[in-house]
Amino acid sequence: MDLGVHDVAQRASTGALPGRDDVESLVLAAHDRERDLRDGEVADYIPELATADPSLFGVAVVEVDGGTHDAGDSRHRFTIQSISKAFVYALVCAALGHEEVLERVGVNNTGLPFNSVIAVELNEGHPMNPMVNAGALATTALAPGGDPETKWAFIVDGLSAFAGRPLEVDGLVYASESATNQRNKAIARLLESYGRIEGNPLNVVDVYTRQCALLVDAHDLAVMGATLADGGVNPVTGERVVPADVCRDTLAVLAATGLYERSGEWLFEIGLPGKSGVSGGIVTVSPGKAGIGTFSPPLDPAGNSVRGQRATAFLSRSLGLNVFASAAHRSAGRGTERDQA
Ligand SMILES: NC(=O)CC[C@H](N)C(=O)O
Repeated sequence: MDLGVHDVAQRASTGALPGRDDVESLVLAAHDRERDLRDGEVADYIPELATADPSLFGVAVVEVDGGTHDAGDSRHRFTIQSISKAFVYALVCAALGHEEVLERVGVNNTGLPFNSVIAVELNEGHPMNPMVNAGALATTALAPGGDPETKWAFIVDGLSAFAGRPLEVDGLVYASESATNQRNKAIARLLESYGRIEGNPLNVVDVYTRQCALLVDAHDLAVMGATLADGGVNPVTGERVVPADVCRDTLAVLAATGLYERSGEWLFEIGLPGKSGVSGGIVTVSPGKAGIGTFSPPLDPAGNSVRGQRATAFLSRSLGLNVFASAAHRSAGRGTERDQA
């Protein structure tokens, strides 16, 4: 996909963000540039999502020192959907540890769509990574607790701590997806057949469907991303949500798999870990610097928000966030023309 940033100079990535006023005006510019774009399709395989207004568009940046910047509909609430996978993964890693989650869920890209059944078959029942539905179901199944309500409390409390406010379920979206999620039930049953999921698979699908229906806005996503950027401490509430090594592991998995089969293009153009969801949200993490949240319902064919990708690409370049840009800059001894933003 053309991310529309050929004309935007890549600012070299240094230790710090530009000054607050510069960040503020670049967040407003990111919104302005993409506001009138009409590409992409609103998801409709979950019937209730099809009612989303395609013109909604919000952008937010939260810095690790707590500075916040908002543009457009950054306070419009939508269901978090697959973005929940990133934060549930972090919580489960914190509870179970690096080795167990690596072995049971995996970290490699499938190269296939997020709800692929064949990916499970091709890998002898291994869910492959926590950002596709198979791996997310396996991860939710690993949440501490012997019954679904204990697992749910662990997830909703943990995601609320990431957001810095109590999150609630959108009952309509939950009901709509519960009535139409036969495919996720099939994936959970398939994992069960390979001995890859603990407990009743349909209970796991239900908890997963609830976690996907939690309501957030783009600003919340930026706070949640900033918590991962800040080594696990929510920069707004000051609460430690997960340990720093869990953030390291989560960001590595996001870099490899966060935008499904388009993760390579995303990393190539944007150079940051990110995670998308089918309702139109994207969270992006600039380690040590900031979280970025975007919301715009129209999606590309892989299920990633079109305007969200473009706005994030603009911010990555203009703010100097691409984690690979500093190495290129230093080894050249001096910046190339494009580096000197
Ligand atoms: N990519 C997504 O956001 C998918 C989430 C959705 N709840 C599903 O399981 O299909």
